[in-house]
Amino acid sequence: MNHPLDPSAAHQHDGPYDSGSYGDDAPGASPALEAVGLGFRGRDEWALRGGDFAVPRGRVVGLVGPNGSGKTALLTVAAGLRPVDAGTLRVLGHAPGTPAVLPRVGVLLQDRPLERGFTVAETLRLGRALNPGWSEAAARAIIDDCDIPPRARVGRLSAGQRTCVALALALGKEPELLLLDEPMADLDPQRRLALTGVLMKRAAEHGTTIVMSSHALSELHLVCDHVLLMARGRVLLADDTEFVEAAHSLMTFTCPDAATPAIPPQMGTVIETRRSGRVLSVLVRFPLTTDGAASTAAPSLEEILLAYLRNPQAAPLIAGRFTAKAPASGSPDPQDRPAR
Ligand SMILES: Nc1ncnc2c1ncn2[C@@H]1O[C@H](COP(=O)(O)OP(=O)(O)OP(=O)(O)O)[C@@H](O)[C@H]1O
Repeated sequence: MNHPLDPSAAHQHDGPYDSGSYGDDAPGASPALEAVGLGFRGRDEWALRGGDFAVPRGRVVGLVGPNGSGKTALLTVAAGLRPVDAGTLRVLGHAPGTPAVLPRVGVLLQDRPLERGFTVAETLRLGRALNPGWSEAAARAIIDDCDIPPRARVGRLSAGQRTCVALALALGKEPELLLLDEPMADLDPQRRLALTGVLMKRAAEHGTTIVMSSHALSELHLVCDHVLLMARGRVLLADDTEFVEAAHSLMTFTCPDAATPAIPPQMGTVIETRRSGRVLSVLVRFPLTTDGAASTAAPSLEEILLAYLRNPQAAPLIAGRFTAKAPASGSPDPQDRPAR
């Protein structure tokens, strides 16, 4: 049965989703990132296995997952700094790290690798020397916004100021794709807000695709319009935030006694049930009925993300793909949708 929100009928993304179909580099011809069977090994087990998703160009993507779920691994593979352990990742239609794509990708790594003996001005001069498409204005705007004296030595800056310098280097490249590993982590609230503004302006004015990992779930809806959530080795969400929000409903049921009522399978795809006293809250994807519910509300993006993080066995919601692959212990989700 088709749900009104079922994207196979109603929600189409721009561009095809077929890993073999992108022959050229015209804008929009290929996704910003496209993963097929992507895998990274962690220390003891696979951090990600069989990852299939595509990030359309021009999105600001929140990359979300618990510690060790492979966010940094994904960003460093996309930057061409490490190989995949399984599958493929295409970046702007090309293999990561190749000359066709390297100059078009800006990266902010978690440890912000910078030459500590250089001044800020020398660091930017190096950026200009190494990048043919360098924009001094784009780099300077960040340095000025963050009030960093150009003559200051990088090694004497605070962690947040070093983040600003590393970001200036990444933006000075005028990249089509910006990969940011926890860009907000070291920044004070004012600079977080300023950076949010810079990133949104960048995306709106230049169509830059931005992929940023973050644990600050309550702030993601302010800057991101697409979400990629990974947990326990699987990609659980990969879609536009607007669609993810519209696809979920938070219902409450009153429990008359100590027993928790069974949720009828025809309700939709149940992601999470939580009981507090006599109230049972149920987060449902593609709800088909609200029969018996005491209330129905639209959950926030943060509530949805938290529900998936707490329930990593949930059936995935991945744009353009039917991926109701449940882990061995779970069962495939019959309510999930077919490919769009
Ligand atoms: N240098 C390394 N060599 C081998 N495995 C590593 C290395 N660094 C990280 N790992 C492992 O790779 C897996 C993914 O780590 P990754 O750093 O990508 O996670 P993350 O989602 O970015 O975590 P966090 O939220 O803590 O930054 C983890 O199991 C981690 O232990």
